[in-house]
Amino acid sequence: MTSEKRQLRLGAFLFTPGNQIGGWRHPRAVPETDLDFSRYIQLAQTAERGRLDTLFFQDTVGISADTLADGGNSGYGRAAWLDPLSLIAALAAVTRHIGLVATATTTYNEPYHVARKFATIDHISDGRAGWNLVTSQIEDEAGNFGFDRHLAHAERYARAEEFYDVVRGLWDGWEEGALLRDKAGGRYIDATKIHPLNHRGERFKVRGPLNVSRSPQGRPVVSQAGASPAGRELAARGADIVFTAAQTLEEAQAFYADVKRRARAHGRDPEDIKILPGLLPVIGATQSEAREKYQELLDLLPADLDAKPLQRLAGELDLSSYPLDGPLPELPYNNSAHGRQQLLVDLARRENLSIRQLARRFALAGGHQVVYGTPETIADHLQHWLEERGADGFNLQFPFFPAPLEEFVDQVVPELQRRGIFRREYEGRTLRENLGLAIPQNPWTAAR
Ligand SMILES: Cc1cc2nc3c(=O)[nH]c(=O)nc-3n(C[C@H](O)[C@H](O)[C@H](O)COP(=O)(O)O)c2cc1C
Repeated sequence: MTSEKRQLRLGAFLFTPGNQIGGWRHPRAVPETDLDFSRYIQLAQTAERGRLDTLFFQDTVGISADTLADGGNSGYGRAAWLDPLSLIAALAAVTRHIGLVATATTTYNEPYHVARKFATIDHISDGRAGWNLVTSQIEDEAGNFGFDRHLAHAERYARAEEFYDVVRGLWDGWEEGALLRDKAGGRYIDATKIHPLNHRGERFKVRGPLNVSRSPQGRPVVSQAGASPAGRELAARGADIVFTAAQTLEEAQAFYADVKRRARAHGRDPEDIKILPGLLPVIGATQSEAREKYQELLDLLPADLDAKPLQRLAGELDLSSYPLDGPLPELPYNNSAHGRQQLLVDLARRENLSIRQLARRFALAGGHQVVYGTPETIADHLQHWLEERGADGFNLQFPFFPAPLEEFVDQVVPELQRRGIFRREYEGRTLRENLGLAIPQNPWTAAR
């Protein structure tokens, strides 16, 4: 029975060993969740037991300079983690229902490789693969691919738009029923249902077809996390899931309405694009216990935490030359992540935060909102944002692993299920079915 109430979509953002600077040092933290595959199996099966929609794996194709500079002691960024595509392929074998979303950049990849890898994982997982499309957000990645500088923001998005078109065209190149395996008739394929792409664009020339047939869910799910107008346009045109960061309901509602409007302008049903802000829940049996656990996390932040966590977002401006307890100066346009930059500038202005205070807020959850409370009050918050159209769900962040994820699954999920706003059982076989998304029509079949 489908509930008439709007249903929450919940992703587990597995930024191991923890999404908070210093979170890996918590007494209950298991830092080995960064590279120990048996720990990933445990996390994946916990999230699936909680009926979450997706496991989401962030990625940057390099280590940030500030992590190497400070030895990772204050965890300015990650130093070692597993390649997310290899990881979701392996986790497909130890899970049955949960979606498996991995990040792959359009700036430092080729479309054919990305199309093939995600189509392959979609077959391996029986239709549960998702591609988090990013253009890459840190300068340090450029040096690993022969560039001296990160591509300019506008160029990155122009490349991403064409990259996405090629990947989608390759996925659509196989119609349903193209693979016959007809022993009696001796026909392995129906070649009339396999279409070369013959893409010749400004940045890519790709003949195709892909050497992987159409996937169980038509196409892998595509997620995008653009905050800038270019990012929102790309998301509105082709993403099924949009991740974002929002500190207030008003901010979230404005982003939600804008992206849904843009999707409609591209002829899409706005319900076919799910918007999930990030949220870091801190759960206590009582409000005061939750507050104590929140303070424990704050106490893990290095006392000498300076402006470094913000430096990447400050672009060319050297924040260390400004008084730490003074106001955030005007920031110059930032090539690598000006959408995220704007969210933090708005937060600093709205709450009159000093550089030090803003750095500590960012250090806690990377600019995402942190909500501490009992399972009931956290469920109230999620339900309020869902009903007020601030979100279709949330991309859940965790300061360390595995305890906070287990607490959410064991304490908040049952409360959401009791309220009838979250599933008790997975609805379908594929990620698209479980997200309530239509299986995409194949344009070649539609044109017959
Ligand atoms: C929840 C979330 C997850 C993200 N994950 C990644 C990631 O894994 N890799 C990456 O390069 N950028 C990631 N980003 C950054 C976005 O791709 C994007 O660059 C950023 O939101 C700024 O938007 P803009 O590029 O449109 O200015 C993420 C952003 C958000 C909000």
